[in-house]
Amino acid sequence: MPGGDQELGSYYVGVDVGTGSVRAALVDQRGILLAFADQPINQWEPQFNHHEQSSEDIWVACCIVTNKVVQGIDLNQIRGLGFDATCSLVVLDKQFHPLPVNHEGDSHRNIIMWLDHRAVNQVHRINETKHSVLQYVGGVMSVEMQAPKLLWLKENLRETCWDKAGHFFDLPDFLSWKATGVTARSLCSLVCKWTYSAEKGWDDSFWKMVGLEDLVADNYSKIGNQVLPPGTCLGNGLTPEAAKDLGLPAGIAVAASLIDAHAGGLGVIGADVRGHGLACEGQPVTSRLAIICGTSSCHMGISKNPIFVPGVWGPYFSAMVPGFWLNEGGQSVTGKLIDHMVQGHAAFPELQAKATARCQSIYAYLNSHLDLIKKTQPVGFLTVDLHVWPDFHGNRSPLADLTLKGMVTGLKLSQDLDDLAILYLATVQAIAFGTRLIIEAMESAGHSISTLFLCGGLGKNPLFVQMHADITGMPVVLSQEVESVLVGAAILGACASGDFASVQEAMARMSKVGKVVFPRREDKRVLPGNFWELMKSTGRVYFRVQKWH
Ligand SMILES: Nc1ncnc2c1ncn2[C@@H]1O[C@H](COP(=O)(O)OP(=O)(O)O)[C@@H](O)[C@H]1O
Ligand SMILES: O=C(CO)[C@H](O)[C@H](O)COP(=O)(O)O
Repeated sequence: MPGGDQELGSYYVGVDVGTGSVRAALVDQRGILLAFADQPINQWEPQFNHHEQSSEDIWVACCIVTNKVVQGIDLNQIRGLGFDATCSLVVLDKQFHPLPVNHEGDSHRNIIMWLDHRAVNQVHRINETKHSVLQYVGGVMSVEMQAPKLLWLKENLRETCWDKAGHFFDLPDFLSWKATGVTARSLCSLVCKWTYSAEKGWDDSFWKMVGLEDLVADNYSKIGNQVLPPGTCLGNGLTPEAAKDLGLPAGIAVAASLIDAHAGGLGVIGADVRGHGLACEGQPVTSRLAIICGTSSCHMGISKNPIFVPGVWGPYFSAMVPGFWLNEGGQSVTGKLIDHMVQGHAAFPELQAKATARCQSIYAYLNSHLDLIKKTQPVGFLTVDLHVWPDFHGNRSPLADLTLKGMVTGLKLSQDLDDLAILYLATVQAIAFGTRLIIEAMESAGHSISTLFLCGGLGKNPLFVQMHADITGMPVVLSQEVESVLVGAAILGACASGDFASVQEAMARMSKVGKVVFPRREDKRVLPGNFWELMKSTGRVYFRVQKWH
């Protein structure tokens, strides 16, 4: 059990594979990051809505970052390794070699990424079945889940991919297999993205009904017939071959992994909040919502009993915190949308030049520019006439409509840096309103949320965090460690090592409150908060913009 000087010398390595980069950290038993490294990863978009990656590239990036974070330390102190990753689909043949997921036959590109929307037709047919498993994904399966992608491969790449495939992995499970040689899947991946039930296992009738009966015929060996709770120690630990690649000792404990958003949830949701004046103090952990904001945003709320929220994924049993049900709301593009809006604007080169001259990130520059142009007004005042509808890549939650598109109203002919800054602000606000809609949907179904715990790359943006507080009216807790997703991955490694008795115990010990951002009530007057009103009518979604004085 932890405690005392000797245990403080025990370290865990967490590896987080996001959409744009791989990160690793060396973490101690208090959840403090002692070393951090990151490495960008390749993405291909061979045609619109097709997004691909390479499992070999990703493994190489994992090796680069792990080797870096353990430089100069006594390797005997490393007790465990945990992986988390995006829920992308990795395809390998029967000998575990990559298979192409594209018409070009490029087997290096063997991953259909989570944000790939190629399987629109397939997901539509799956949803038409109205099969009972759909109740556990918010009522509507997302094109970002694995069943429609598998069906697409079967229908479009039968000879080059489907017939040759031996293993379809969720990316987090691919990584734990690569490290240990164990093909067991994490309960997290299978429950959240593959329709597996923690209580009932696979439902043969679903796979038969959607035309993927061949997966049932061989007892699910290609998609997983051994399922383990996240944090379970796999096989004999790290294999000698993987140990050499990663620069870590052979035989250390390697955990069954988590999807990245879920690792972020573990990294933040269990923190001791005493003394911060938060409504969730002394309340059940179910009053907390973890929001993991990177390329996308994921809204992770837990409950003791299953809660069915239309348009919000889940309820998933034990998929994040053991023994709790999870609902997962989401916005498919948030960081990616902000980058898209800013980088596509005519004033972007000027922004880049000015930010570089000041040695600032473009977002730090934009935030200070907004402070300049707002003068004495609250910043929300700047977007009274400019509105963004943020569903540029469809709406994941709560509308669960992949056909929705983005929109901007209130554009003028000018395209200077002020316009760029205001468009950026309106985009951030629109994303925060999306979060509010998700929270409202969760609360009307039975959740009772008082406090947000935010992490991910967008947690580094003070404007993004403040807008989430102002627009939801809830305090936002930021962790002591900015890289909280990596703390979540390290928690897995710590559990696998046996140093903590449970995930809950590791969460309580390793996640810590850093800063709390409270909503600014005085800005409410000028936020476009009450401008937005969603109306669902005859199956189509409209929105109304209302002035509120
Ligand atoms: N220093 C920063 N300031 C503001 N925004 C940032 C900063 N760093 C990253 N971001 C935002 O975070 C997003 C990436 O977050 P990250 O968690 O790294 O993504 P992923 O896990 O999907 O790879 C970017 O799209 C960018 O908008
Ligand atoms: O679907 C998800 C979690 O269930 C995530 O959105 C997906 O994994 C991408 O994550 P990120 O934005 O951190 O790259």
